[in-house]
Amino acid sequence: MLSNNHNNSPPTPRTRLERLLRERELRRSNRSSLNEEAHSLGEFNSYDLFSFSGDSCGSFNEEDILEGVSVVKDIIDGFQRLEGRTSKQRLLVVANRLPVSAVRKGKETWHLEISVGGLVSALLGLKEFEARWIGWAGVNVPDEVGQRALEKALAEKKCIPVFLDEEIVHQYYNGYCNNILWPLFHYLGLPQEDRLATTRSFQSQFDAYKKANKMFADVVNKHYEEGDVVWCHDYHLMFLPKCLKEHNRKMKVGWFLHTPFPSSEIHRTLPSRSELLRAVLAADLVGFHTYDYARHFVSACTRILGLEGTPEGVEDQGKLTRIAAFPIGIDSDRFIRALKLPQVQDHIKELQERFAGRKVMLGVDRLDMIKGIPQKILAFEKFLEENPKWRDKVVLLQIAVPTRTDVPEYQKLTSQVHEIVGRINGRFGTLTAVPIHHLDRSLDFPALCALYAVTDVALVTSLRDGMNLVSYEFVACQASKKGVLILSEFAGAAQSLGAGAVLVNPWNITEVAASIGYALNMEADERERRHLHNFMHVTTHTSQEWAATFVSELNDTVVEAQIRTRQIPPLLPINEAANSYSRSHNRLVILGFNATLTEAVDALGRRCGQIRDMDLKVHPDVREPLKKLCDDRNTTVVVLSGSDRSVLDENFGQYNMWLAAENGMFLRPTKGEWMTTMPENLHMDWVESVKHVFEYFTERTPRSHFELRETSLVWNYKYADVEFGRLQARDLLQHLWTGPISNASVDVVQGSRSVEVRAVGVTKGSAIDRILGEIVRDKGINKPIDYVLCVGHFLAKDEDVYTFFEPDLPSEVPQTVPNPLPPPKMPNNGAPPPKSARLKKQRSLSIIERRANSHGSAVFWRPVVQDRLSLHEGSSVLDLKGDNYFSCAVGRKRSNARYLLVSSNDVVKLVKELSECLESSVS
Ligand SMILES: O=P(O)(O)OC[C@H]1O[C@H](O[C@H]2O[C@H](CO)[C@@H](O)[C@H](O)[C@H]2O)[C@H](O)[C@@H](O)[C@@H]1O
Ligand SMILES: O=c1ccn([C@@H]2O[C@H](COP(=O)(O)OP(=O)(O)O)[C@@H](O)[C@H]2O)c(=O)[nH]1
Repeated sequence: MLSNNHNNSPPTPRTRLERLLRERELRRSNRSSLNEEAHSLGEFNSYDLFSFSGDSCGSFNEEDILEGVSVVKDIIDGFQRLEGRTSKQRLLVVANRLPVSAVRKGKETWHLEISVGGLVSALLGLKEFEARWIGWAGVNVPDEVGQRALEKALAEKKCIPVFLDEEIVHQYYNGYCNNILWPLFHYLGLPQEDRLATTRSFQSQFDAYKKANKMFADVVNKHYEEGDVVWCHDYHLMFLPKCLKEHNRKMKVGWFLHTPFPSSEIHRTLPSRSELLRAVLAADLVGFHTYDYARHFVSACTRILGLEGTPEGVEDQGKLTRIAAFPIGIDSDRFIRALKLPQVQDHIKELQERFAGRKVMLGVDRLDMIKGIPQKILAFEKFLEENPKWRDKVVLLQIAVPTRTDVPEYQKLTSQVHEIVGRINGRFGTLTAVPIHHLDRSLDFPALCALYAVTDVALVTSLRDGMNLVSYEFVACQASKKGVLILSEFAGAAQSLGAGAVLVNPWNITEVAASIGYALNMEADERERRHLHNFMHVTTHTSQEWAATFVSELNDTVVEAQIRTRQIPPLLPINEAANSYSRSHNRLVILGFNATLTEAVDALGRRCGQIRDMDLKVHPDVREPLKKLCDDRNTTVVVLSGSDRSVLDENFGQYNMWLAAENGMFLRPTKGEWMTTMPENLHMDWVESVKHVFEYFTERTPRSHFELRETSLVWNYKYADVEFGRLQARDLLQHLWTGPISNASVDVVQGSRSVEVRAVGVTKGSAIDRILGEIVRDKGINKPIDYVLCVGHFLAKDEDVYTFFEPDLPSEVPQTVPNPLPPPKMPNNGAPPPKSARLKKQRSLSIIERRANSHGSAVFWRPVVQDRLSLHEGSSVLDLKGDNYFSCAVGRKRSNARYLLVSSNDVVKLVKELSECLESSVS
C-alpha cells in the first residue's frame, strides 16, 4: 500500500529527468500494490470479465472500460495525494475513431462495439487518468433524435461523439486521410494512378480535412475545462493543435503520431506540406513512436519551413515545440491474465486439437497494403516450394481484418490477397487440409489470445508500420510456448523487439522464406533466450507507462515554456525609445550592420536554393531616415560591425557617422582616416592555416562560403543544407582545435550558421570604450551622453557591448565585466589551453598608448577606459539611467539586451520613428 507519510518521501526532484524517473518509480510501485490489492480483494475478475466479455463482435455492456474498478481509483488517488495533487487530472483524448463504434438498432437505440486497431488497443491503457474520449463513432447520424440518443449511450462510456456527415467522411477520412496521408507516411507515395483526378480532388479533400479538424476542435472547446490536458492523436488530426491554440492559447495540447513520419524528401512532395507542419507545431509537445520518425519530422521543419531544429525540438520565433519519441506499448497484464480464463483455455484446446501435428504460423493484420500481406503469403509459398517435407507439417493462419473498405485501393487489395491465397491452397492443399487459413474478419479478444498462445511462429511483414502492436501481443501470450517472432525491420517494433525477433526485409521474399525455415527449426534454448528478451520489454514498456510519460512530459513542457517566456526580453517599445530620444540632448546610436541594417535573409530563398545576393547591402528603406539621424548634430551614429573596412566604406561612406569595422578593431569617422583600436591584439600568424581548413570545408559543403577579413575568418553555411552544415561545422571545429589553432591566440565564435575565428580578445564590448573615448575626444564632447540606443544582431560573444552601457553594472573596463554567458564548449580532444593568463597580459597592455600601423595608415591611438571616460569637469561621459538606455537584439530569442526586435524590418521602423522625432522638433 502507498503511504501518505511525508516524512518518508524522497527529496523533491530538481530536474525534469529526476522527476520523470521518480514518477516512473512511483507508478511502478503503485501498479504492483494495485495488483496485490486487487488480487487480494478478488476484484480483478470483474475488470477482466468486463474487458474480455461480449459477443463475437467484441461488443460489451457490463462495465465501464474507461473507468476501471474502484480499487484502481483508490490507489491512484493515493498516488496523486502523494504527489501533491488532490484530484486526477482530466485528460481529453481526441482521436478520429472512438474506442467504440456505434451500430444503430432502432430510432433511439444504439449498440456499441469495441473498435479494432492498434490505437484503440493502446489507449485502453489510459486507466490512470480521468479520461474523456472525443471522436467519430464510425457512423453517419443525420437526425437529431439519433444524435441525442447516441450521445447519451456514449456518455456512459465517457465518450463524446463528433458527428461527421457522409460527404465529409468521404473527402476527409477516405480521401485525404486514407488515400493521401496514410500511403504517403508509409512511403507508398502519393496516388499514382489517375493522377490528374487525384490532383484535381486534392484541394477539396484538403479543405474537407481542415473542416473536419475544425469540427473536432469545436467539440473539444465545448467540453474543455481549465487545467485539462488535450491529447490529439494521429494523422487525421494534424490541424487540430492549431485550431485549439487559436481558440485558447493556454490550453495544454499534445499531439502523437501513430504512423511513421517519413523522410522529409517524401513529405515535401505533399502539396499542403508546410501548412500541415505548421499546424502540428502549434502543439506544446509532439510525440512519435521512434527516434527516427521524430528526426524526420524535425528535418521536415528545418528543410521545408526553414526553422531552427534544436535537441529539444523545433523553434519558431522564440516558440519551442518539444519533439520526442514515446514508444507505445500494450497492457501486457491484460493478455497474460486472459490466458487463464476458462473461455480462452477452451479455445486453446480446440485449436491444439484442430492443428495437431502441424506447426502453427500466424499473421494478424488489418487488411491494409502497409501490412505486406501479399508479400507474406508469397514468401510462405516459396518456403513450401523449397521445403516439400514441411508441406503437411505447417499451417499459416492469416487473420485479415477488413478496414477502410470504401477506399478503392483497399478493395483491390482484398481481391489480390484472395487470388493469391486461392492459388497457393490450390497448389499445395489436399482434400483434407490447406496450407493457408485466411479469415476476412476480426476475432474477439479471447479467440485472439488463444491464437497467439498456440502459435509457433508469428509473421509480421509490414512494409512500414508505426509500431505494430500485434507483435507485442504475441510476445505477451507466449510465456509457455516461447515461439518465434519474425518481424519486419520496417515496423517501429523492430527497434524495441529487434534483439529477440528474427528481423526481415519483407520485400525480400527469399529472405523471408529462409527465415520461416530458420524459425521453424530453431532450437528450444535459442527460442527461450529470444523470447525472454522480448517478454521483458513488452511487460515493462506498457501502454500505461507510455501514456503517463507523455502526459507528464506535456505538463512539464508547458511549465518550462512559461519559464522560458519569462526569460525572453520583451519587444522594444519603439514609441518609448523615440520619446526618450526626442527628450535627450546628446545621443549615441550604435547600430550593427548584418541582419540589422540589411534586408532580412529570406527563409524561402534559403530553402529553395535561391541565393539572392551574398553581398551585404543597406536596407533601401532605412537609407533616408538613417541619413537624417546622422545629420543631426546632437546624435552620434556608429555602425559597429564584424564586416571589414571596405564593406563599411562602400555602404556607409556617404553618411556622416562613425564606422567600427571588424568588431571595432578599426574605427573611423566617415570624414577621417581609419585607426586601429586594439593593435595589441593583432597577432595574425594563424590566418593561413585556418584559411586552408575553411577552404577545404567550403569546397565540400555546397552553398557555404567564407570571408577572409583582416582580423577574422568566417565560414558561413546559412545558405547550405542546415543539417549537413551543422555536421560539417562540427567536423571543421575538430580540425581547427587539433590543428591550426591549438596554440594560436584566437577566439572561435560559433554562430547559429557560421564559425568564426578571430584575433583573441576582440569583441564589440571590448572595443566600445576605445571607440567612445575617441568619439569624445574627436568631437570635443563637453556635455554628458544622455541617450544610448544599441541595436544589433550580435553573436553571443559580442553581446558584452549591451552590458557595457548598463547603468546598474559597476563601472569597469568592459573586459572585466563578468560575462553572463556560459563559456564556449570545447571538444575534449585537443582543447586549447585556457587563455586567461595570456588575456591578462594583453589587457594590461591595452591601456598603454601605442602606435599602430595597419592598413597602411599610421594612427596615434588614445585609449580610454570607462573609468576615465570623464568630461573636463570630471563628470562622467555617460549619464544613463533606466529610461534612457535601450539595448536591443534583432532576430534573437535569448539575449543580454534589454529588448528584442524580430527583424531588420523593425529596425527600419525604429530608425524612421527617430528621424520623425527630429523633424517634429525642427518644425
Ligand atoms: O481507424 P482505422 O482507419 O480503421 O484504422 C485503425 C488504426 O490504424 C492505425 O494504427 C496505428 O497505431 C498503432 C498504435 O500506435 C500502431 O501500432 C500501428 O503501427 C499504426 O498503424 C492508425 O494510426 C490509427 O489511427 C487507426 O485507428
Ligand atoms: O481480430 C482482431 C485483429 C486485431 N485486433 C487488434 O488490432 C490491433 C492492431 O494493432 P497494430 O498496432 O498491430 O496495427 P494497426 O491495425 O493499428 O495498424 C491489435 O491491438 C490487435 O489486438 C483485434 O482486436 N481483433
